[in-house]
Amino acid sequence: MTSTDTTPKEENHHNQHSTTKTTTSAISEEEREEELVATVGHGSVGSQFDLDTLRELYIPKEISDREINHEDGSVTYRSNHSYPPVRRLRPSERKRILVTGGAGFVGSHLVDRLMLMGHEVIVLDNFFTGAKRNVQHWIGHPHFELIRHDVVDPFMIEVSQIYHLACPASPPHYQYNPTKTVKTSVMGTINMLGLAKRTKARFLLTSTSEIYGDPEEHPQKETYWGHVNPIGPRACYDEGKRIAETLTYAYMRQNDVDVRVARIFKQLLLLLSILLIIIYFLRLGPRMSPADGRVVSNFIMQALKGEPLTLYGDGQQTRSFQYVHDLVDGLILLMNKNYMDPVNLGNPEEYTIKNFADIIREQVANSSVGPDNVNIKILPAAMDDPKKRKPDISRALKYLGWKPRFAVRQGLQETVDWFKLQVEEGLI
Ligand SMILES: O=C(O)[C@H]1O[C@H](OP(=O)(O)OP(=O)(O)OC[C@H]2O[C@@H](n3ccc(=O)[nH]c3=O)[C@H](O)[C@@H]2O)[C@H](O)[C@@H](O)[C@@H]1O
Repeated sequence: MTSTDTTPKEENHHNQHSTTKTTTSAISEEEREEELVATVGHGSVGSQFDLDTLRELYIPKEISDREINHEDGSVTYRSNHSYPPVRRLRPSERKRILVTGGAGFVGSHLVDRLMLMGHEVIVLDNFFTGAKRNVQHWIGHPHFELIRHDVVDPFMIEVSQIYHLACPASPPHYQYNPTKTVKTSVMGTINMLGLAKRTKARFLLTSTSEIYGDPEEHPQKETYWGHVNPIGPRACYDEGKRIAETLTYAYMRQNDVDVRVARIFKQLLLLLSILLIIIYFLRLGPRMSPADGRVVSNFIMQALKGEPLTLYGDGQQTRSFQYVHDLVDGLILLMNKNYMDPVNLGNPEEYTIKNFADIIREQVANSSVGPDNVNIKILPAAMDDPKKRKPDISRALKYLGWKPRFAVRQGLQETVDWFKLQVEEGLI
């Protein structure tokens, strides 16, 4: 279980020059001895599985659907003749579930779980930051549909649950076309809430820790109203998600829509958003995009390539990282429990970005593919960069019975393993 100490895990060494060396002092013995998590999910909502079952979907023991020819640089894709086994649910138990942004990093892990649970899943994605590869193992399955669609345009379907994830979430992606980001949050959320209203579907909005802005309260509770610069470069996303929350509760009050709101802190793990990555309060995990631009994917890709890690500012800003499987557990619990106020989903284990860089350097150095040592390059701090972020998760614990199970190190190790696989296959 991850610790919930109140102080950031500062590095012990004092070298603050533009290049520093990894030392083992950043990692405590306690962290080294943390037990590895082997199962995910919660029996109360039927989402429990062995981690190995999920891993097989993103770090398969044997790659059977494609063959790389390293001599001529070609790749041969083969069609799958069988699909991962899914639970058999009675028709009365099986739900039709819409996941917008279901080909993205978080969305595709959510789709994996809902499919394994035996539900019917319809994914809407415009593939701006998502990728077909993230869900390719389900294409053709009788319970699965993948639709290229931008949520800015209306969409009609009969479903009983809507997980609304669609929106670019990394600063380079959401700042690339800020007006489109605002439209996605506003029009996309109106369209999906309208659908929920017409079909009486339960609607879950994935909001973000970013609605707290550069917080003056620490850690952040759901009752905190935030500290956002409404005209800064991050406003298109922060204010977009704030209005998405406003719309969600307006539809609840005015139209009786049954709503849920998750405020997600970074995730880690794997996604094939081709190659995208994520974080814990920041999400971490397989299938993060290598081009995601956020700290997890940047640092891992840089370390694997032997390039210096780009540290913005003095590295003393903090973030909290959750593994994507913990996040998916929380989303499914929230959807299926009877709690309508916003809920933070994040890992309260807080790291300075400098300390996080050191952990990644060590994990890549131990991974046998990366170089033994990489340097750190200090760049100017990003504008409006929040100085601290750490979720107060007492509400999630009290109303959902949820808290993160994965230590950051295990999530990061899986993420590094996934990136290695992509590098070995020549995909990034
Ligand atoms: O993943 C998340 O939960 C959040 O990540 C981002 O917010 P932010 O925390 O600023 O994401 P990063 O770009 O990953 O930055 C984290 C910290 O690392 C630093 N950083 C980032 C990238 C890099 O190469 N070097 C570096 O030092 C940034 O300056 C910042 O202090 C997004 O804006 C949110 O949508 C999202 O919810």
